[in-house]
Amino acid sequence: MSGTEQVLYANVIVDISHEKLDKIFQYRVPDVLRMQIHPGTAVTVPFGNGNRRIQGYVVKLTDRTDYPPEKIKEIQGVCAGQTGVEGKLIALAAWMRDYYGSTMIQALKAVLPVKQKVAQKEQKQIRLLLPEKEAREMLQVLEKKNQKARARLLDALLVIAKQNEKGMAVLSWERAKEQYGVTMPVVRAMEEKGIVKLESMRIYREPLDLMISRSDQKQEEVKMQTGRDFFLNEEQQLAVQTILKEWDQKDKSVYLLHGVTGSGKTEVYMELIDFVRKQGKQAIFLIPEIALTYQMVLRFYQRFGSRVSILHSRMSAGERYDQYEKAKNGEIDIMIGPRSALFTPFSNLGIIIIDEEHEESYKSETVPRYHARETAQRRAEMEGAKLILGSATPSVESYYRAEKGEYCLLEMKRRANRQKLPYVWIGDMRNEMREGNRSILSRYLQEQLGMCLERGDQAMLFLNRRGYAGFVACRSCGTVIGCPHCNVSLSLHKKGTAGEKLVCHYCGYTQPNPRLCPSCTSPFIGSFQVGTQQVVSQVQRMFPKARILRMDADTTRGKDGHHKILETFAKGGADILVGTQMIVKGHDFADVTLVGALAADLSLHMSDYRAAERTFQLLTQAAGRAGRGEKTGSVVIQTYEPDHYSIKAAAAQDYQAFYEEEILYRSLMDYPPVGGMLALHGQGEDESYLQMAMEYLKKYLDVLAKKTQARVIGPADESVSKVADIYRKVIYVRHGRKEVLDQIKERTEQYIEINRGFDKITIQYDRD
Ligand SMILES: Nc1ncnc2c1ncn2[C@@H]1O[C@H](COP(=O)(O)OP(=O)(O)OP(=O)(O)O)[C@@H](O)[C@H]1O
Ligand SMILES: [Zn+2]
Ligand SMILES: [Zn+2]
Repeated sequence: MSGTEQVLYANVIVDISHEKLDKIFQYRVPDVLRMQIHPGTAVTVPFGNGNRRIQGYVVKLTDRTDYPPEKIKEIQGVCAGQTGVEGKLIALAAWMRDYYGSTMIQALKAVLPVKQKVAQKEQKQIRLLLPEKEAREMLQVLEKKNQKARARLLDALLVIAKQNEKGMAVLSWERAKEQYGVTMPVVRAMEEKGIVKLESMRIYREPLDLMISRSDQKQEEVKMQTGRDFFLNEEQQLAVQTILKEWDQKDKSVYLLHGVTGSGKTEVYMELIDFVRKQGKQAIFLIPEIALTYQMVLRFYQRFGSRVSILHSRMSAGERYDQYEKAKNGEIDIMIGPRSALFTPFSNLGIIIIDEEHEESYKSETVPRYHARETAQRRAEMEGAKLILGSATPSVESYYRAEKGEYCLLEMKRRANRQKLPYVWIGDMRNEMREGNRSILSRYLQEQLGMCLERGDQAMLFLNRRGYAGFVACRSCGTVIGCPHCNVSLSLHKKGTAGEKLVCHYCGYTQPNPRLCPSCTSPFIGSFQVGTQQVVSQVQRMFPKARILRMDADTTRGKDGHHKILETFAKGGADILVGTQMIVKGHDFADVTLVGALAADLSLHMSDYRAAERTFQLLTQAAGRAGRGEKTGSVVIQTYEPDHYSIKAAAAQDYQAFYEEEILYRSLMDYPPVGGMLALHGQGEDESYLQMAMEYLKKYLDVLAKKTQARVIGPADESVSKVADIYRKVIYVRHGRKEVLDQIKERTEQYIEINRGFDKITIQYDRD
């Protein structure tokens, strides 16, 4: 240690309810308070010219300051007993504000649940305070005095005490009123004498009830089940033990659990959660909304009983608030839910698990545009908790970090029950076309489907509609018209009478829509338009007796439309399930032995650098639905690009092969995760003004880029270029090092702030 102690400063946010004070102030940390002050600590600080004492929260500690040190005031004290979970969440919000770019209020709204008056459903109850013997004596007194109502109430309470195992005597006010004719003055009078106490009790809505509206058969299903009927296999045990062995190692805080589909990751999660619970700590389990099924939640209920709660988007704000309250009051210790469950106010968080960590739904679409993975990592760090990321198809981002040693990698290569991974066949649709088959199903898939139905098994047909942004492809040779500069496909834009043109959403490049294929001159070139409806009717025509269910955005409206379809299928109520990507995620149907992925390559042509990754993930996950029960499954992947690495790797279920190709492409192009990417989204009412402002911005960025060798591209129209009469344009900046982008972002923010010309438009930042 060096002789001179460094001065420590705290960044403090002083008022969380005023938009005007959306600013962070620096204070000096006095030596005597050093040990007590952490991110999240509530402190009192002098504020303003009068040095008024106000309360604030520490959001960060630092040894650097941009102000003259002699001008910085000191923290006066720590607010005792207030350093709870709220402070930590506020500190997390402050980090989100800085990192993702939003106001403090926006960040706080994402992090702290809004109080909901409607949720405060209260019930009154009457509790007996006297011990039994005294109560009996009192009863005699009351009877003697002929105070009938009081006697009736006391008598009822004594009966209840007798029936209750612990001798507790509590009667709801409703019942006292209706059944025993007790009035409020009677209760008040008895309360004054110290005989009873009138209490308010919060009534929480039960999360499992909220999950589905029907409650048949549920009661018996939810019976606690202490053990399971199998042991963890070797791979599962190894994963659990590795994490537990390193539990106290601070440098090992994030794990990536890469386990093939059906490898039993959920059991690993539950084992870890069990460990955390036994330590008196709590767990947050994030899963994508779509995989948040009744079956999944049931597994947790069976293991952990009512210590579990859930959050999901179909709950009302009040219902969600109830669940947060339960967490804060220590009534539960496991929260299951999508992205927003990350902010559950547990006071002693031990673990955060993110299942299907590659899912896009973990990224918020509204400001602050946070990613649950990064934010979870931050929260885990702040609270000394572990973070587990699980997937059969990890995001390239996470795998890259694991490779660099930032995350610890754990692998499970076999299916839990020793079932074989399914056999995969790639159907080349160019061939089908050449040989005169114009139907949606290849001949091989038709044959397989027929056999599957004959066996009495079930099949899933998955229509990949991801990124159906109207790219243009040749049906004869498979060529897709791409941008010559960005290595992504061009999107078709219909611009009134001006005719059609193809546009790049990264750099703004345009060209006319060709009538003949540029590589084989076939006239069969155009954009794709196939819907699930069409698939259903074609398949029905081929197999008139098959019972077909359709699952897509149209058929899953309503409170539990999604759940109903899955349940019908699970119970054998249909032979074929046809659907969009929503049928792919995490479902476990034992009788499904055939999965067909139609138009597998549609998602390859999203105008997005992640197109190949999404395609690989969707196909691998879809294939993973086949043959999960006793019977081995088979999969047919139909494509116009059978040679594309993401399709070949998905067919071979070879993550490694995919990753190696993909990371090469990313590093050649400086795309994340090798490089960083910063998007500047501009919005304005006047299109030409917006264009001009964005061009100014681009010029400024070009100057910065010269010094740092960043790549600046755009401005280009966003893929949705106009929403509610507001035009939207975007500029991307890419660089191999993220710190450089941080600096560029900071400089640009300053530039925009001092430059009046930007007042009429809004600029938002987004990362990667
Ligand atoms: N050790 C085990 N022995 C036998 N069966 C197991 C074992 N572990 C898990 N299973 C069963 O294997 C099936 C798959 O497990 P689980 O759903 O946890 O897999 P997963 O890795 O989450 O799969 P996916 O990523 O495809 O959703 C489940 O039916 C589960 O009950
Ligand atoms: Zn062609
Ligand atoms: Zn381009």
